[in-house]
Amino acid sequence: MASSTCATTSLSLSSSLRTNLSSSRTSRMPLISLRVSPIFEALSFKSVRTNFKNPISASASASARMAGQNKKIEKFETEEEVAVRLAKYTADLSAKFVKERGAFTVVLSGGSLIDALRKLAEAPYKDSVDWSKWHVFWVDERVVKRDHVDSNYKLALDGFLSKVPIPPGQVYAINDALSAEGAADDYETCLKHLVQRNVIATSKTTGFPKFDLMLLGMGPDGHLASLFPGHPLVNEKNKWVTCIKDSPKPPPERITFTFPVINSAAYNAMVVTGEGKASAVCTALGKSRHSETLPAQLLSAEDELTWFLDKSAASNL
Ligand SMILES: O=C1O[C@H](COP(=O)(O)O)[C@@H](O)[C@H](O)[C@H]1O
Repeated sequence: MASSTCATTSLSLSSSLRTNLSSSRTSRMPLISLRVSPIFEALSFKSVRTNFKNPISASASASARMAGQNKKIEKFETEEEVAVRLAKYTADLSAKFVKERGAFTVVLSGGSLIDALRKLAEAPYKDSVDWSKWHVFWVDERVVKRDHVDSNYKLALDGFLSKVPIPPGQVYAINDALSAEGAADDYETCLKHLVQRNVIATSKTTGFPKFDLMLLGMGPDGHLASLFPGHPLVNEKNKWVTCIKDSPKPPPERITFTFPVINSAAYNAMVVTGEGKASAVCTALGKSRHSETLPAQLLSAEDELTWFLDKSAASNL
């Protein structure tokens, strides 16, 4: 699959607002077909029932809505069950937004999230989802070429996008020919044009772009996108897209959406599996005694935030 590039110069700007959401642009990007090394962390627990502590009951798939908040936690015995649920959740939201607004704007993260999306590229969703209405974005990207093993674009392409028929012109990769600052500015400009064309909605509450769904992951340190604990970028209030040059997780240079944009999404899905993230999950969901505020703790959504957890990730709750 070739993708759109978000280089400002490649955007065909229209003086009138265009609402033909299925129109695509000619891609300038090469087809990438290199294999990516698997990054998904292997899970080794057995599928047995455990007694989850309150407020989430013990069941193979337990769901709880946090009192007074539009935040839900869904817990599953296995990572496989998380993947099955995530596929249905995403397909249902796709159908809802395609019906309501004729398009579905989806933001991907990198990392283990991509493997968790694998069921969406299988039956029945492969044939039932209206992929022609999908517009795909990245919540963060590493400043590397798109065929580099560290590229979030390449990870998504190899693991998901190459398996479903999304029009290439509706896959908005971050420009890999620019500096970190240049690519962040360029991507923000790209988003602004798509907001103007009403491909991306606008939040009436915040005025920031309102993506339909962000599919997010969290690192063991509680970072999400490329917003790391204690980093000043976590507090960015104005920019839509920014860059980091001192990421504690390699590679050091990255582009990332800011919290105002992430938290303006209609739906945010935080997908976390594996025991290595149990402590951060506990802190992020406010059940830890640690006073440290993790970026994942700051996550919200305009309509609904759902945490999808397997038993290992939820083990400290
Ligand atoms: O570096 C990154 O890490 C996070 C978390 O990755 P995971 O492999 O621990 O799930 C990811 O969400 C982000 O997009 C990526 O750039």
